[in-house]
Amino acid sequence: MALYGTRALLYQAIPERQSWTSFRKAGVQSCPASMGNKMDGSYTISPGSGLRGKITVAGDKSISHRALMLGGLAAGQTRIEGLLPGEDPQSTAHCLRALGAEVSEIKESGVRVQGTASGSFCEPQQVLDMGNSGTTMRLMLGILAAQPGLFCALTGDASLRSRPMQRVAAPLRQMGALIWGREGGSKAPLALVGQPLQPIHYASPVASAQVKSAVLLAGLFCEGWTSVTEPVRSRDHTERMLAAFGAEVQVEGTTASVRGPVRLSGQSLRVPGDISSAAFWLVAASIVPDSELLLLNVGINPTRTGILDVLAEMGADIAIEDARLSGGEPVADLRVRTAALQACTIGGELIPRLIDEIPILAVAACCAAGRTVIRDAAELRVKESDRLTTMARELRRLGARIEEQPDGLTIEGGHPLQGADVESHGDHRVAMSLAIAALVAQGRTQLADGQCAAVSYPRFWEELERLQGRE
Ligand SMILES: O=C(O)C1=C[C@@H](OP(=O)(O)O)[C@@H](O)[C@H](O)C1
Ligand SMILES: C=C(OP(=O)(O)O)C(=O)O
Repeated sequence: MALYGTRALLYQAIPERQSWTSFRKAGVQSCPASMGNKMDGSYTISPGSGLRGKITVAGDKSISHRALMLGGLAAGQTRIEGLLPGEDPQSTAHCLRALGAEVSEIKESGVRVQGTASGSFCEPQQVLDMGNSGTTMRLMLGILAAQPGLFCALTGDASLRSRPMQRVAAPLRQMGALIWGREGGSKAPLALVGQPLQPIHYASPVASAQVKSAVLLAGLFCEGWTSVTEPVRSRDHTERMLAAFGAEVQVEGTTASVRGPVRLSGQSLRVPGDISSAAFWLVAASIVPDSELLLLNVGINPTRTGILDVLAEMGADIAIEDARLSGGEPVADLRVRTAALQACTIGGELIPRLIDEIPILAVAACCAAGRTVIRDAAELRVKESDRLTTMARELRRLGARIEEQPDGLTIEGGHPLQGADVESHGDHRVAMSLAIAALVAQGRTQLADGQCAAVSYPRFWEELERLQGRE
């Protein structure tokens, strides 16, 4: 059984610089384009020379949401450095303000949250609009369902209103929550009236950090232990951060538990760079000839590093430098250089550790010699878009040989890509993945609706231009 606390996460001393494979083996793990942005959000991308330079990637989106939420629940002030100023965390901040928490303007340099002290949210005067953010809606459902007497209505954009909420509403109802919504209470708009909840031991049918987190956050307001067992362990940022805010958290195998009721206390936190955002540069520098990038302060939490495992297996040249612990999360600088990639198979227990990186891994696979098979990834169908369909359709427009399977993709790599008109389907990760594919396509690519990158990476386009020396 692991008790989560800073001490338990401390690292052994490690060399200054090593490959991802030797870093992992050492056991430390266990703990030039010209782009026009027209007013309609379309971008023109053409291939250029190698990508070179240093990047401080955007703050981790998952950790940013949790820092804001726990700060909003805690007694006293929480100070957060490096918070992602993307649209999704802005949605979380907007909800917390509507509930009575004071959240200062979101700046990477620092955000202050004056918490309400658990259980004293005020009833929001307006429908809570969660924009495009599944994490906001699912985690806030867990918190709100446990606030006795509080009435709330929750909605979001067309993508969020089409995403399944039953996976979170069902366990919360088992705890005694009253939640209503469209399609038999399974889709937003949702309404709820907070209730005193009972703890449960929930066996989740899906490996989902959002489901796990919603139940654990509701458990903060219950009497006794609330636990969630997953088929495969998902990202553990909630467990780590709850421990940092003073909750009693236990982790054993794929079961995470929290003991309520808890009075959280405000903290000072530093959010690491998002490995899901770094993934675009890891693949870009691998496939664009003559590239070398140094990605600074990237989170390498073991529940998130599936992308590094897969790229290492594909033959990528990625070195881990200056691995350290920052604010309860492992971080490192990642140096990546161009390399010849080989196809691989991606599936099974690896999937939750790289779930958001599959669109960009599909791009890497297009440039790798041989057939890459991605399986066990049907969850991608219920993200901001159906990412299996949108990536297969749009990469095919660029000339990729890619077939969609019920739970994945089959990609015959090594065939040259050609510039074409493509679209993001309003999905930030699809937009950024297509932009990277366009860097190795012959001729110009026109990407429609590329501004949605701001959901998770507001400076993505600016960075791409800078790295290609075309500022
Ligand atoms: O908990 C989180 O912060 C997230 C969990 C994942 O979703 P699931 O829980 O649906 O797998 C991931 O895809 C999402 O981008 C962020
Ligand atoms: C799926 C994602 O986020 P969310 O579920 O929070 O909308 C994502 O960022 O890729």
